[in-house]
Amino acid sequence: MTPANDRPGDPAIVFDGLGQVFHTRSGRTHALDHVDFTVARHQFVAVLGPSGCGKSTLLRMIAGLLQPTSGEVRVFGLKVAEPRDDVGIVFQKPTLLPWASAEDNVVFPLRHKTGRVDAADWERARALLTTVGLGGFEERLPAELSGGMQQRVGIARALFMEPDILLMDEPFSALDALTREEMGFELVRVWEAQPKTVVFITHSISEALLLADRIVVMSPRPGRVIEDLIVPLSRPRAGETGFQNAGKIHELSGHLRSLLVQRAA
Ligand SMILES: Nc1ncnc2c1ncn2[C@@H]1O[C@H](COP(=O)(O)OP(=O)(O)OP(=O)(O)O)[C@@H](O)[C@H]1O
Repeated sequence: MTPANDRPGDPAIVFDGLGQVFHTRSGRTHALDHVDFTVARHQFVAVLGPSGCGKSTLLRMIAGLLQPTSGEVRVFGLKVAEPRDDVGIVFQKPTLLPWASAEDNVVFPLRHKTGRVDAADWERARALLTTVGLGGFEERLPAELSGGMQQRVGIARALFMEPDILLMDEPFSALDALTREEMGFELVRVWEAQPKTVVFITHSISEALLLADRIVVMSPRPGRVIEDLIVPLSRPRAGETGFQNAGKIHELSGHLRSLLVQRAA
């Protein structure tokens, strides 16, 4: 029997009255306040907001790396209490094992979990490295790769475990503009081929509009949802279709910019 939350469109992630207050030696930081929204299964959601509005905090709570001080996050109907195997995460900076090659880094989570990696797994790891533009660099150590290349290894590693939910915290911020755009298209291609729920944190309005089905805009601290926008743009959003979308993209981008500027003022 199909579980109740196993179909596209069913709730994958529910933020229910979520709040986070940090207490430090220098005082109290109210990072998030009453965040309530639901991400549907297989939806690609971008979370957009100014620096310090709690975007990474939100992601860490979905991943089970941090517990909320109020409310809760539910993933596939269950309150998140610890990290889950079906949630993959790509951080802002790559966190690779320095002594392991690119392909060893990609298979590492599987090796760690099951203790074995078979020929088909290696093949899949190499295919993913090729997908992220690292064909030929499989045996390089992280120190022998540029920062952007290391980040791409991190993306391949997260995809390798075929997570149901992929959390990405400004994953392309270290890449140059062109590579960033190419990686965005690759990500959408992978997402279309292997549907998964994606929560993508970004500062960039154009990146959010290029990639996401839906954009959740957050206010400055304490972070609250100030806009929840379904992106009315057809895919693919590059090439000819992208050109046809240009007018709408301009309009939406102006709307999003005004929200961010108003709140910053
Ligand atoms: N572990 C922590 N202890 C204390 N304060 C924290 C901690 N983590 C985050 N904060 C504070 O919570 C607020 C939100 O931080 P967070 O990193 O979630 O913001 P962000 O929107 O991801 O920012 P950026 O876009 O700059 O990465 C910030 O004021 C930050 O200083």
